[in-house]
Amino acid sequence: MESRVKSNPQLRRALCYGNVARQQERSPSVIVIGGGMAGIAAARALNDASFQVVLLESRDRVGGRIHTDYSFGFPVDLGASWLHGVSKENPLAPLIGKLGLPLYRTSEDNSVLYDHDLESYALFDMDGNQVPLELVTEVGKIFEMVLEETDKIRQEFGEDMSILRALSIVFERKPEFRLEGLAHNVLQWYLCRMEGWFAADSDTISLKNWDQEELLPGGHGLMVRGYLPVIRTLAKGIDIRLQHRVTKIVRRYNGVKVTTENGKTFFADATIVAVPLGVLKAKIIEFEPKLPDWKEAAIADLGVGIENKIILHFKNVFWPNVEFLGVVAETSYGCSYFLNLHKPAGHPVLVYMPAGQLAKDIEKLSDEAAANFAFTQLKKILPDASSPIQYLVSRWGRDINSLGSYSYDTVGKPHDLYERLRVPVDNLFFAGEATSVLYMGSVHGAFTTGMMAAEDCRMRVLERYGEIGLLQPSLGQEPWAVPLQISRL
Ligand SMILES: Cc1cc2nc3c(=O)[nH]c(=O)nc-3n(C[C@H](O)[C@H](O)[C@H](O)COP(=O)(O)OP(=O)(O)OC[C@H]3O[C@@H](n4cnc5c(N)ncnc54)[C@H](O)[C@@H]3O)c2cc1C
Repeated sequence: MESRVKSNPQLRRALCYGNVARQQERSPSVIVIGGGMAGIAAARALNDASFQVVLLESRDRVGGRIHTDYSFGFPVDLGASWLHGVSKENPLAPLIGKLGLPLYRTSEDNSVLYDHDLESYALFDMDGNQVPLELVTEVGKIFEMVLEETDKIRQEFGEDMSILRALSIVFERKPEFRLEGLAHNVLQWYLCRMEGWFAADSDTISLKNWDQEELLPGGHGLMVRGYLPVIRTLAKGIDIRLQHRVTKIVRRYNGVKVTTENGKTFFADATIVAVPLGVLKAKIIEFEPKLPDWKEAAIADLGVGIENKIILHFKNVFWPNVEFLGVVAETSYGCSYFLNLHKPAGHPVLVYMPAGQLAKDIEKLSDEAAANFAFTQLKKILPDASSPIQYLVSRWGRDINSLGSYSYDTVGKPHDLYERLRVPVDNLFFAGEATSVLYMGSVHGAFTTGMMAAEDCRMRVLERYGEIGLLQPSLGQEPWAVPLQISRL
């Protein structure tokens, strides 16, 4: 069918830009671009609503920034691994619950470290001496107070500035918060973890917009058996074409034509673009006609950060039985964080997670050198550590399928970029973590945008078919509520 359409311009016109009578004979169709959580959620919803769905995915696997690897003989996540918000408010909770996937809670609500609290950890200085727990707690409180002070700076200054600049103003004004020696290094470690949350350095994060994200209640839970089962379940029965990198999207008022790198062409009533922000920024996909200026500006202005995982598999466990280990240093760049997978999952694995500039620098190394780098950090605190028997290294920044880990607000840019990224352009709908106004940078955020884009798409296409209300109930029905959408650009 595909090639017949390609070789027959008349048929192609009829299908793509064709007459209404013909359209009414066939069922509504959509091409979903990108098989991460957002794209899979959208495809699932529209498939269930009797749309003809084709999902085009550039990689040879689905999941995108959800990437559970099984090469160690057990699951480890190279991308997302936490469910942020372990509560019924999380739109993924019903599915994860039904699948019986266990979670390991690493923190309750409102922790200064976001996904960890200070219950089970060990921080060390560069000489391998453990930092007293009382000092860590005390500095944590100071860090929280310093962040509260930055809020006053935000109110006071008209112009935006970086988090780092705001911190330095706070330290100028409140010398009592200035710390020396080990306490200073612990504060840098807190900053390092905050930078990890945004996958970006504090000198690039916007003071005005850094806290736009809404944290769901219930704290943070690790997906002990990996995230992939969630993707696999949602993807069941969907027509997914792997190794189909989209390079061009042509849109007309009543149809879209999508071209892939391998020379194939697909036609449908609408398309949902669920590729990462980094891919849109790199203009790997050509849009015809070009996207409106407000959309292009939003793509250019929203930041995309880098966080990576270097996963070290050891023969035996030789480290303390805590949830995470850390190395404090004079700068946040020099600090380290290791997630201990032995505690939640029973595997002799430590996950080193650099972010921002450090992650970028490590991406320049070979896998072996990157694993060595992580191991060297570990040796600083555990000099007798035995070498890993296997390792895995992620490269979310350089991978052409992601070109970044997740989005964040950079200094001096408008606050409504996520919304602008989300708003459809004719029969082009957008989904993905960077289009989530409330839950950016997260798996549940990506899922929600997929559901929203599917509902927008369904309404628009059925409106043209004159069939609203005749097919399925609204995609927004429980458990995935879709809020009203209103925008002003
Ligand atoms: C290291 C790391 C840790 C993280 N930790 C967490 C966490 O613990 N909890 C959490 O909630 N979130 C976490 N996140 C964020 C979370 O993974 C993402 O927000 C979410 O998975 C993004 O889903 P998405 O569908 O928007 O994008 P993606 O998952 O990136 O999906 C986009 C898809 O588009 C495909 N694609 C790209 N270009 C093309 C093209 N030209 N044509 C066709 N297909 C294309 C890609 O291959 C990909 O499959 C983490 C991310 C990283 C990188």
